[in-house]
Amino acid sequence: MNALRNTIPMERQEKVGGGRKVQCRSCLWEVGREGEEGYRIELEKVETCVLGEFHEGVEGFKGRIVPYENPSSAPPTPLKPESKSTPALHAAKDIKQTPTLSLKQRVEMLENFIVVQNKRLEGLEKKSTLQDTSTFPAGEPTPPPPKKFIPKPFPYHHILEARCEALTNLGVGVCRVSLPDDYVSESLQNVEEADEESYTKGKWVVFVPSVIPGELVKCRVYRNYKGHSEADLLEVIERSENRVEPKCRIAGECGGCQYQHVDVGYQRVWKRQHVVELLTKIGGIDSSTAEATVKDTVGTDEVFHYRSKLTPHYDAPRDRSEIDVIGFQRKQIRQLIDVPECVIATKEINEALPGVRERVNQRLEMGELKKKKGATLLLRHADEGVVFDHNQYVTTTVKDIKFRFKAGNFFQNNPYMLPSMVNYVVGQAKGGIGENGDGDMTHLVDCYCGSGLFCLSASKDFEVCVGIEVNDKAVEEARENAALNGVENCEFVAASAEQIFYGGQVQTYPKDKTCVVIDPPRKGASEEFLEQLLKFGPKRIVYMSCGPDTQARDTKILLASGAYELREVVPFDLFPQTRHIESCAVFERVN
Ligand SMILES: C[S@@+](CC[C@H](N)C(=O)[O-])C[C@H]1O[C@@H](n2cnc3c(N)ncnc32)[C@H](O)[C@@H]1O
Repeated sequence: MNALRNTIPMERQEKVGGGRKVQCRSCLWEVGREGEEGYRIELEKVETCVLGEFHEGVEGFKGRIVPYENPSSAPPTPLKPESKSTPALHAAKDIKQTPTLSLKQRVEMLENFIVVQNKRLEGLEKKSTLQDTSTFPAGEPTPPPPKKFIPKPFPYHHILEARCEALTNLGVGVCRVSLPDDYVSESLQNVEEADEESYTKGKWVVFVPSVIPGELVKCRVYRNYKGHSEADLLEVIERSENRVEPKCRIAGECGGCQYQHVDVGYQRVWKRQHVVELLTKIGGIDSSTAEATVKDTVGTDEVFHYRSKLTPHYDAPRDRSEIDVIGFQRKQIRQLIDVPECVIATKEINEALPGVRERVNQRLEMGELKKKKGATLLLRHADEGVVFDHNQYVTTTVKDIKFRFKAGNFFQNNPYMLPSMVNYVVGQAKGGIGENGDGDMTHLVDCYCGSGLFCLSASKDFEVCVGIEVNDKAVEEARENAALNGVENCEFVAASAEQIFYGGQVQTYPKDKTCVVIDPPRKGASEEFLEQLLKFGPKRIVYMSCGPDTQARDTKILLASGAYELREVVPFDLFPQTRHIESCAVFERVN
């Protein structure tokens, strides 16, 4: 695209050292840094930025970049800047760290945006309406669609204005748009009855990331399905009052965080809403009951720098002499994005990260890494500092109990949230709820117990406790942790959770005085486990889950038995800035 103009709107500025870093929020193209030797940013205010999410109330800027020839087909090298201090140098630096595919996408995106922006700046673009923004500017080529692209209802890269109505539990915006009348009538002749509603005017759903309910956005379609489309966010036209500037410069691209652009209070409102919706849609609970049962999301003030474990990946180096991308999956595509720092990991982990990255390349140079294999690195922050070896023992204290476990093994990784989560689980397990709580549970069964977090934390409130866990190494740790803390009333069994109900000691527990705590992995409890649990029939069940969807599924089974009622559900914000929810459901036997 030779017509590429040499202006691009830049709308994000950050204080960096003594100067301002100016980069595009969407593609992260860094124009440069003010005050850098030999380079001065030429900034000019623009009213809106077609690239970014922030344009209302935040000033947009355009900076100057050097034009280049036919970038979409060019490999990274021709993009080398002509002189040392041009803005293209900064862009090239970014590009160099990005795999080829991403570069193409980036360049393609830049080209398209620049064309749109130029039209806008020249006053050629008409005022936005669904009709006149729904196609690419006349005469400008759109990139060819991917091979399997379904061309209906929208062509590839069709631009839409859409209002966000809700968020999915994956953190993606649910926007609805109207379909043109003639398209609806044509389509209705061909669609199955079940899909009819999707084609009806105003019902077509477009999923758009990084948007907030209430916002009007401009988005670009990249995939159509039978009943919905998926689109990239181009511009926020009407901005939500809950929108905040992400702390991380790759927040829009990295698949790790979904909600950095959302105020944390509002993130928690939506996390609660997701639990309500899952209990309604999957759990089969009517919505007013679910609304009344699910309490407000509990969180702490540590909404950044809270994660005590980080596991960045790198791909197989193959013939490369350097591994330059070490990070996480990108949003939407199966490709890694480089993550030199992570704002949700603890400061100590961030301090250790550059050294870890350097060490990977040293090992590559020394031939210690297999070139055909990628790998996942470990950074675990505990009392010992940041540890990288999976087999090294680390310790951490939750409330007054000390836990020692292997750095690579499972342990809840938000130390700030853990005390109140543990308090809640132990309190519910022991005491029942509110006025109805009798507080007289004496026996505890901790299923999926890991290295003993809930069991040991509850031990002083119960006469006897037993934990069961399939990972025998974790069971060893749980036993050692009992000894470490002088706990004598806890036993740990290495087996699959349902085994705890097959004969043995638990069958002697008084059912009316027994609480079963469940904390399974994301896939939830097995049917066999739930069957045995129902057969055993403890007075109370406290179900902690990192998969509120599977928890809702299991809730349906427990409630369908008629033996239990759901007393309350509390979402915990164990992972602020991400879509992840930890949810605790408390069940009481009916009779
Ligand atoms: C979400 S973790 C909870 C661990 C512990 N409750 C904690 O908070 O530290 C889930 C645990 O379930 C274990 N697990 C997975 N499948 C299991 C099964 N079928 N039976 C027992 N434990 C299982 C995993 O090894 C893991 O330790």
